[in-house]
Amino acid sequence: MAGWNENQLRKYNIKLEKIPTLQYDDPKLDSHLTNNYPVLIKGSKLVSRVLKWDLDYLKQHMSSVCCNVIVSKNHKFKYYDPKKITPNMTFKPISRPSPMIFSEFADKITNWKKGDSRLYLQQVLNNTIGQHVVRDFVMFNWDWIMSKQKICKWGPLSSNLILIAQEGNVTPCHYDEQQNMFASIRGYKRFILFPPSQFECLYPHPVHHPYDRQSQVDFDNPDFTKFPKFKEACGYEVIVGPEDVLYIPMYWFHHVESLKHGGYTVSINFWFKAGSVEKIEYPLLDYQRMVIMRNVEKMLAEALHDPSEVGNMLKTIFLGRYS
Ligand SMILES: C[C@@H](CC(=O)O)C(=O)C(=O)O
Ligand SMILES: [Zn+2]
Repeated sequence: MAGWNENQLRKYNIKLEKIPTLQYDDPKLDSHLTNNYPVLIKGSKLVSRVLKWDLDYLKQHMSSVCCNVIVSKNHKFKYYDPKKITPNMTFKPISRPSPMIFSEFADKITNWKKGDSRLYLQQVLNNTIGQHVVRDFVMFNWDWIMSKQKICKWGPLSSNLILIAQEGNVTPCHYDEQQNMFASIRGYKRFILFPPSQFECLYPHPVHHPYDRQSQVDFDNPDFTKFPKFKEACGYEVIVGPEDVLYIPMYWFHHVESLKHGGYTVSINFWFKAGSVEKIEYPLLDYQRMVIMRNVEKMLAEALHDPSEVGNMLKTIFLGRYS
């Protein structure tokens, strides 16, 4: 009996396929990872030694630690890069950072009432979070995950984020430029992933926009006039439960929700830098085409010294010549 049911999932009108599930020692696993294909991995015991990381335990061992908490007026926590907000830009995000000490965060979500702002703790695991949590951190199954890092020739581990979400919280559709092994400790999260080849259906914001890497499409109320190809998007769905590990390949779009009525969720991600590509092979891989498009946008914004001119120049290049 799974610890969740279908009516805990938010309703979207998106075609959905399933993501394969494999045991951590299945010989087929490595080919999924090395081919940048998502897979749900069971039995790795990657974070089994920290299943005790619930609010009470963490309150006990990091109550006065100041954590990065995001506050949102609705259920969506759309990430933005504050460094990309320019003075003459009117940018009014729905969610914003509101650092607070852990005990305050724990109390707020414990006493949360409908209508209150929602909270999402997203804290980089480093040695500022107290020696207990650091001591637990060393008990992750590092041998296993480092063996995968080696087989896949990923770059170094760049960071672990501890994520504590209220039930129903959503991280809207976006992509990251790093490989991600995402581990669940408590509760259930639903992922909807889209391959880089569906870039045209998901309309990410321009690279120089604060919402860089985030899809412009509001899954709760898609604007099919502005984003007509979203109708063709086909997602890959998976529910990640305690001790599961989901491999999210870099440049794959993902929408993530903590199941409704499922209580708060605790997760840890393992972000690895992309490995160096020895030799570019043709035809290009879909994620490599995204990297090229990002570089074109960056180069044009740089050369024109005005990101708002990038669209016009691309239109001039394209219309009547490549169309
Ligand atoms: C923050 C996380 C999504 C979530 O768990 O809400 C994510 O996007 C990632 O690990 O790349
Ligand atoms: Zn992400």
